[in-house]
Amino acid sequence: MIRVSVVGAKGRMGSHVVEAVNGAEDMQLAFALDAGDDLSVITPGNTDVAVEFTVPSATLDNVLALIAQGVDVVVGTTGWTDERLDQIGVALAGAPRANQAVFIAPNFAISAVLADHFAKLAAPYFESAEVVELHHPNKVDAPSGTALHTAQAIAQARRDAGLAPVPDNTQTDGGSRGQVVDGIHVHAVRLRGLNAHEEVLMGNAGEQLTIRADSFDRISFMPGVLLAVRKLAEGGHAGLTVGLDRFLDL
Ligand SMILES: NC(=O)C1=CN([C@@H]2O[C@H](COP(=O)(O)OP(=O)(O)OC[C@H]3O[C@@H](n4cnc5c(N)ncnc54)[C@H](O)[C@@H]3O)[C@@H](O)[C@H]2O)C=CC1
Ligand SMILES: O=C(O)C1=N[C@H](C(=O)O)C[C@H](O)C1
Repeated sequence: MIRVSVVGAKGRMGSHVVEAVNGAEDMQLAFALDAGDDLSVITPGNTDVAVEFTVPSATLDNVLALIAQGVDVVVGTTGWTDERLDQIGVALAGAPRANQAVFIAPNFAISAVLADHFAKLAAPYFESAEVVELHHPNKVDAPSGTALHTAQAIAQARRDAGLAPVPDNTQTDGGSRGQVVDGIHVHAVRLRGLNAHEEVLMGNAGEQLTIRADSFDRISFMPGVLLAVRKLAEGGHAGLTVGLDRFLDL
């Protein structure tokens, strides 16, 4: 049995993870902790993998604490910059257990992971590209971690292909053109009734490609979370891994 502890267990995602772990035949819930609880109870003696779904302002400290306690971590929380990822790399290099692993995924839904992959494939063939993410209004961060990841991937694919910057003759902008991430405009919509959605728009003269992923329910993230837990528990993924595509045969 894989012993799993959940951090952020009372949240929208964490509570689904607790349910998914309890429903998995090869897993057993160790601790279900939330804000104010003492994370130091989570140790390799009781936990094989900790799953962290909290808030962007707390996740770095939580993951660093879990690494220092010798525990492997699957992270779904957003807010990861290159600098923060570097801190995880440094902490893992000095971790107490050999081959310790941290896995971070901007999105665990297969639809979103494939949308991101298709966007990377398509990016070199289009002059224009923009990303629109649409979420429930309780979300605290904008743009979404997934949209940031997608925009960065598109930008990298365009650079690799030697494309010029996206065409844009905007002369005045009060903010309507969105956040520019690595040269790619990213727009965030917050609307009651939505859950998690992303649209990648790409255009050439006379044509458009739209790639869209919709997570209508948080259960869509659970197979990806359980896959990541199993991958870390089986070993062979020491260090920091980012993105569920790394565990899929894409
Ligand atoms: N990677 C993915 O596939 C997905 C990622 N997310 C991300 O996961 C994160 C959580 O999202 P939700 O569950 O919707 O948020 P939420 O606000 O419903 O839940 C967060 C939980 O973390 C707890 N918390 C806050 N600070 C804490 C701390 N220091 N230690 C332990 N627990 C703490 C809160 O009390 C709350 O129960 C967000 O960053 C969101 O963007 C959400 C959906 C899918
Ligand atoms: O807060 C959410 O809900 C989600 N957060 C993640 C993100 O910011 O990309 C993943 C998904 O979009 C749902």
